[in-house]
Order: sequence, then structure tokens, then C-alpha cells
Amino acid sequence: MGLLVDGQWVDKWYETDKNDGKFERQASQFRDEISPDVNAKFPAENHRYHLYVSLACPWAHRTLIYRKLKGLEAIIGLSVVSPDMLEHGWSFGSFPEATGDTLYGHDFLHQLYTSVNDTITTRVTVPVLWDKKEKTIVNNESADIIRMFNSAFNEMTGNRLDFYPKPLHNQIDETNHFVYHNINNGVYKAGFATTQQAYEEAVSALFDALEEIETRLEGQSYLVGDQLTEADWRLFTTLIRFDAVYVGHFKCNIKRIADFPNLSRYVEMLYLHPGVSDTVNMAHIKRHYYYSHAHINPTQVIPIGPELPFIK
Ligand SMILES: N[C@@H](CCC(=O)N[C@@H](CS)C(=O)NCC(=O)O)C(=O)O
Repeated sequence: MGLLVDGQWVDKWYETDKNDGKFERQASQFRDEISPDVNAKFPAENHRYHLYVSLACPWAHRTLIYRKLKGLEAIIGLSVVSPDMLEHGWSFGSFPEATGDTLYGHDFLHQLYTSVNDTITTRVTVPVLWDKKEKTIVNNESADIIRMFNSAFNEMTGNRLDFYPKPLHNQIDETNHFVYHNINNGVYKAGFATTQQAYEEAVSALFDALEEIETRLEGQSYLVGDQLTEADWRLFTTLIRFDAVYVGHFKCNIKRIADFPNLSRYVEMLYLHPGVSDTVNMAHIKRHYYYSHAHINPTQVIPIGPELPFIK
């Protein structure tokens, strides 16, 4: 685990000392956009773009779901890192279903970042949306990438599924904001907190938010407008990891998702949505968290359980 400072890899953990033990996520640096406009800087083109992901990562998982459901697998290539994120950060080491760097054969993901800018200072995160033509990172923010995947390639694929329909923009954005701060990032704030108070604040906000979503799902199947939207996919990738890793490893253990009837039904429904189960890899998920965060789990022993009834 570490980051690039002036193009050099530095092996160090997140800084929480100056912030009362609180984990603060840094903003993604590459925020360009692929557009259907042929004159755009990054126009939608067949075989031009490539996605680097970890199957363990909930942020990268969003992009994998969209690549699948929007019919982009034949258009956008894929490289899957090893789940082990150790002293060199994300690496292309061997592990079942890790592909290696299928474009350049790099050993480490930070080499991809420094190939764009050899004096860059940045965290080296997945997902990365890569442009093979310009040999650069288009975007490394999952929230942006799924918006592009939702619409930029529609002409090419003929796939017009819309998970961000215009009339629901405000409601989706509001829900995303609530879910991001309290749940998606909330589990990380709990897990990476280094003081009791920071941990308790994060866990309380997390479970208050889960209770609120549980209530919202009482009379409806989806979060917004009673139709499947981006808001659901963004929540799903955290919920599917919850009982397997966040309850134990991140100490988010007031309840399990299995203890919330509506959330359980909801996560199972989304998991069973055609194509989605292919994007869920529990071996990578459990291995990544329990093996990579040595300060939380120094023995790197990975628990066998829990039983997850509907997961193949
Ligand atoms: N805001 C980013 C966050 C991505 C992110 O933090 N990914 C994690 C893996 S789950 C990562 O690569 N962490 C490495 C690091 O923070 O150095 C996004 O949503 O794309």
C-alpha cells in the first residue's frame, strides 16, 4: 500500500494522525470524458479504451457491472489486478482470474500511472479507464466512468438501457450523495478509523443510513422512482461485500445485511439480475481485504465464512 510522490512509489499507509483518526478519501485526478461526439478529445470508438479493475474493489465493481449490462465487453478491453495490494500497491501478480496487464505487461499498476506522467503525485487506484490511442488515463473515478458507459457508446452497441434517466437526475443524485457518504465510503471510514471516536461516528452514521434504506425499501423494489437506476448499482457493490468483509474486517457489526429483510431481498434481486453474478468474485473480495490490510489483520488469515446463501 502506498502512493506516487513526484513519480516515485512510496510505501506508506493512509495518514489519519492529523485528522483525529479519521480516514479521508482523496479526489480522483483524471476526470476526462468519453463522448459520442466524433470531434471530442476522447470520442467513443471501438477497441480504443481499456478498463483496469480489481474484482475486489466496490468502486471498480460498478464499472464492471456497466460494462456487462451495457454490452461493452466486446468494445472495451479488461485487465484484472491481483487481489493482493501490498508494498507495491495494486500489482499484476498471478491469482486465479487475475489477468495480468493484458496491454503492456506491467508488474504494478503504478507503472501505468507514471507512463502518463513520470513526476505525478497521486494515489494509484482502480478503476482506471485507459485510452490505448493517446496512451493516457481518461478517467479514474468510477462515478464518472459509469455515466459514460451508460450513454457514450449507445450508437455503437444499440444498447439504450438508461440507468440515469433525466426525470430522475435530482433524486438519483440526492440518493447517491446520502449512500456515498454514509454507506459506500462509510464502511471505509469505519474500517480505517484509528481512534474509537472516529470509528463510532462512522459506524453510527452507517447503520442509521442502512435503517433508513431498509425503511425506504419497505414499499418499493428500487431506491428511486421504482425503477432500476444507477443509485441501485452504486449501493449494491457495497452491500454484496458487507456480510463477507465489512462486518468482520471493518467492524461494521451492529447487524448483518442478512438481518435486514428488505435489504437482503434487494441485494439478492440485484445479484440475480442477468449478468451481474458474473461480476461478483468472493474469492478476490475476501482475499483482498483480509490479506492486504496488514495493520488491521496482521496474520493475513482469511475467514472461511460466513455462508452466503445465494452467492455462487
Ligand atoms: N473515487 C474512486 C475510489 C477508487 C478507490 O479508492 N479504489 C481503491 C480500491 S477499492 C484503491 O484503488 N485504493 C488504493 C489507494 O487508495 O491507494 C472511485 O470511485 O473510482
